Amino acid sequence: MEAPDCHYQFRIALLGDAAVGKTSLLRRYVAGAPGAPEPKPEPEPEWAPTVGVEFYSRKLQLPAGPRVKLQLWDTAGHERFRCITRSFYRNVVGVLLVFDVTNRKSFEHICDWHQEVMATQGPNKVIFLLVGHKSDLQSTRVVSAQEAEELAASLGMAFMETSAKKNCNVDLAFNTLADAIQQALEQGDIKLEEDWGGVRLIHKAQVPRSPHRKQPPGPCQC
Ligand SMILES: Nc1nc2c(ncn2[C@@H]2O[C@H](COP(=O)(O)OP(=O)(O)OP(=O)(O)O)[C@@H](O)[C@H]2O)c(=O)[nH]1
Repeated sequence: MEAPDCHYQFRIALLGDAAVGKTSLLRRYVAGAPGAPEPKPEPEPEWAPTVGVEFYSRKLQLPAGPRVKLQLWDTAGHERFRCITRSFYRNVVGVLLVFDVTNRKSFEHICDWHQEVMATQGPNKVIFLLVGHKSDLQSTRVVSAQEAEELAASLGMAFMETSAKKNCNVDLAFNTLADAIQQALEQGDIKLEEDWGGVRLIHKAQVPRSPHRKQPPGPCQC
């Protein structure tokens, strides 16, 4: 659906191992949009793995000025869907690389996920954010914020911890990534291309600009 009140559309994908919480994070973010229906209290949901790729969207007013539509792609973490999900990487401008702070393997696989995207990347830059999810599970945590921060720094991206369960840092994670994409666009590191769906110009009116903001802190702020 077009969004004539938005200046740009940014395509963002969530990648990471199966069951790290990508769908839950995304649904929490979309449910938190202004005007979205109040979520009903629900019993703990059964885990239903994503099949292939599912699509969501949310509009966002960036502090830097423009209003953007985020087209959000929730990808299946399971290996058997990899040939489907891989075909989507080339057309994204932003990626949330998600691991579960209670699952070391999911953290160790982050470099593989990053490599997957880099291997299929076109001429345009992709902006990444490393996300340590399920930060509510402090007693069973096996990955520290410090080692995740070190990994993020070595891969040239920011790091943040989130919890869909406690609604902690969920908006902040998506908004930080969208902000970073906007900055890269403004600085010319990302360019609009006819044959690339990562960023689309929707509304040609003058796009507002404003000074840049500081990088957010990594650990959970809740
Ligand atoms: N404690 C806790 N559990 C969570 C959180 N987010 C998700 N979960 C649980 O983790 C399990 C997997 O969540 P999903 O969102 O389906 O995971 P996914 O990464 O989308 O899985 P795939 O679709 O298979 O790739 C479910 O049982 C969720 O209830 C969280 O913030 N805290």
